[in-house]
Amino acid sequence: MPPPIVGSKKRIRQSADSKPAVKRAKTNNGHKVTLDELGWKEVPMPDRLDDVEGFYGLDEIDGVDVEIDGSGKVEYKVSTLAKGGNKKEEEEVVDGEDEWGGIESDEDSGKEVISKKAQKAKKKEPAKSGKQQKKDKKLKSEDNELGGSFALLSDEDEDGKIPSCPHYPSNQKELIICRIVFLPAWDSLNLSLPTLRALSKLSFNTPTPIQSSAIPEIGAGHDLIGKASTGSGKTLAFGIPILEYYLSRPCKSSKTKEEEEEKLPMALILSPTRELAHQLHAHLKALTAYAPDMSIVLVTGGLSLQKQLRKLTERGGADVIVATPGRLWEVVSEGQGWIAKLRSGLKFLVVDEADRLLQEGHFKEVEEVMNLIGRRDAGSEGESGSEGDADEDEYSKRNSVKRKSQERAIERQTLVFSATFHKGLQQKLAGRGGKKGLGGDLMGQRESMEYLLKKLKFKDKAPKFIDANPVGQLAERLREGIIECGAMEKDLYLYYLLLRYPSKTLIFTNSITSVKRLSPLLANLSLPAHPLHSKMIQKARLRSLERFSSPTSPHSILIATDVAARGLDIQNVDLIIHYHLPHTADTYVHRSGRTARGADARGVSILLCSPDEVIGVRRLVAKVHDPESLSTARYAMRSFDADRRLVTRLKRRVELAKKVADCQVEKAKKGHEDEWLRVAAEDLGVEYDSDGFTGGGGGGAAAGKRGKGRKKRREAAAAATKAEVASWKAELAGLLKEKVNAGFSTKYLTAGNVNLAQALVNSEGMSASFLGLEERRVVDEVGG
Ligand SMILES: Nc1ncnc2c1ncn2[C@@H]1O[C@H](COP(=O)(O)OP(=O)(O)OP(=O)(O)O)[C@@H](O)[C@H]1O
Repeated sequence: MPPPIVGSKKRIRQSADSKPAVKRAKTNNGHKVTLDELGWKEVPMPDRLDDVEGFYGLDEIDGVDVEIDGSGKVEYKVSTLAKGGNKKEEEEVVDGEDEWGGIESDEDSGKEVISKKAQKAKKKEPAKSGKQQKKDKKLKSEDNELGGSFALLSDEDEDGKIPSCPHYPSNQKELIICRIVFLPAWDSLNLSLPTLRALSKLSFNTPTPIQSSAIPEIGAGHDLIGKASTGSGKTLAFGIPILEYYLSRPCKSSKTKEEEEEKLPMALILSPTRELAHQLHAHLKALTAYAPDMSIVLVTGGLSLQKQLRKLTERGGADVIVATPGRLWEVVSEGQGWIAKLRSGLKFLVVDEADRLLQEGHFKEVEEVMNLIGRRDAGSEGESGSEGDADEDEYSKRNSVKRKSQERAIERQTLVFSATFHKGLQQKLAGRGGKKGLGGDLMGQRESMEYLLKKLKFKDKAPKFIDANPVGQLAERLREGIIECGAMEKDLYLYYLLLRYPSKTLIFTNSITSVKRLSPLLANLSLPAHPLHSKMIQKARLRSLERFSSPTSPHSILIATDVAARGLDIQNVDLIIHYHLPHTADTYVHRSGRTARGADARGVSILLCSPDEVIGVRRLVAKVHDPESLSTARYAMRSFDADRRLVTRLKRRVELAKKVADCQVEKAKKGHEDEWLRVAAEDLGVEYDSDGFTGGGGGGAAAGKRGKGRKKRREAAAAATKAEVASWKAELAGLLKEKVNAGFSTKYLTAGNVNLAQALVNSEGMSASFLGLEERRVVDEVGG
């Protein structure tokens, strides 16, 4: 007879909340006993466990502490009353202590204590063998590594050995405990142990809505289009089914040598930017921490191609490839049978940030990659072009993959995810171009489906469409504001915001030129900002991101083009500043989505709006915020009235910093600028070479004037003498040493944090000048 399963169906509570329960249990004058001496009670079985192999019952016990000392020795401590059933403890449970107390560090004794509710597991046999008792004692705490949830779990299999197979196939006991005790919210998704362990380690106790909806559909083999707001966990919505599929395959140890040679990539994940690809890679690595044999390889530009090719073949080959389309194209162009491998092996093709990947410059590369890998439908050989065939033949000869893979006849699922689906996309791909500015609407469900069905080679006639946030794409706890200012005042207002509301801030501009200009400007104002744009070398890009993301720099600033708008998941970003009005509504959504990510996170997005951007801003408000939903008082974009007295006091600082920065930039350019701008404009698509964005159809003349102004400034900067620059620097240094009185007796701009979200909600003072309308009216006028 198989050994019985032990566990409990009670809900758990995180250890942070559990101190009182643990403390009380410890003061119960408990005494140490063996497991069999405890007063176990049988628990009626839920129906859902009927079909679990080897499982036939649960017992539970209250009023027991488990203590584990440093050497892993386990002791059970029980109050006298708890032995054989404990009425008093049960009453306490009813009074609100009905959840597990988790593991607490017992500071006095140096031991870990699992509270009474944690230890409810026991074998059903009346007496245990010595071996079994020994095994029970081996239950060890993984508190340090796994955040406390897996105290009852061990790495041993039923024979007390560490399983050689990373999939832990025989460890049903742990699996059941994981599912119903530690991560009950994930239970219905039927996940395997390594996945659950990773989720616990990440403290992801509950699936997000897109995860709950998408995982079963993907697991059932469907193609899927998933739309959910920024920061809502889309990566794991496809990452978990990929891991589950991997785990469902036979263990490596059971494969023959010949089969191991054949390892083919089972999933290809396409990302529009290198940074996002790096992040996806890291995210999936964390998810697959308990499937250590799973090889996930990053294939992005900016890093050594040879090194990446080597990684693709290390450890018997890649299981998952996370790639940007351009570098993937380079890889498949290298020969070495990659076309055949992808074509034969891929079970999943994931298109992350789909609307961006299928947009503009990217689509050609994606389309080429898709044509190459073709589609292998069940039972067929898939499509083949002449190039691919030649490649496949060569590869097949070497590894006899073709024959085997045909036998396997893998049916590939296509999974498409984004927070937005953009209407202008269709026009662009049809070769008609799109309007500049906010010409691109966000697509509805039907349009998105029609479009994607045309462009992607889905397996299913009707892929599943899941829209986890049908009302909006923006995170629920995002607060949005607009500051109206003159085009030439943007630097001033930017400085005001950064100084007044010190926080982790991401500034978006529409041009590389602006990133290059604003970085020294802010540095001169003692606010060093890390730059990020697509013309930086990859290492510098990653370094900027790393420094900005560092938890030890809570007020760090990143100044970036839209290369950082998509997908980047940086913890604790508080504030997004749109220095320029974004070109499209979906870019606004994605930029703003770099804050307020995750379940409880909050964040603020502020758009600096110059008079020539007003039309564009009005369009944006109408597109991003459904007028219907605004009538239900949902917070939308609000005119934010900066304290203009303070702004005025900061003016001289910004003037000086600008002059010095202009000289620095001019010096750095050394006459190469024209060529550089031409190349950048050609290469970058959205990253225009314009210092000021002309948004929404207005501003042509204004932009022209600014162009002249800029030219003058540059000429003046080029002509500035060393002595002049030195005197500006000295004056600025003096001003920066002074505190700026905020107009209240105790508040100084250089001191501490002010709650920007609250300031936005309370925004008062001077009314909006040229936007000239309350938020409701803006929407009524444009969208109504
Ligand atoms: N179930 C979960 N519980 C708690 N946090 C989660 C969960 N799933 C994912 N997260 C975290 O939420 C954050 C956002 O996840 P992710 O990057 O996948 O969002 P996204 O929907 O892809 O966002 P975007 O549209 O901006 O790319 C990440 O830090 C991730 O680790």
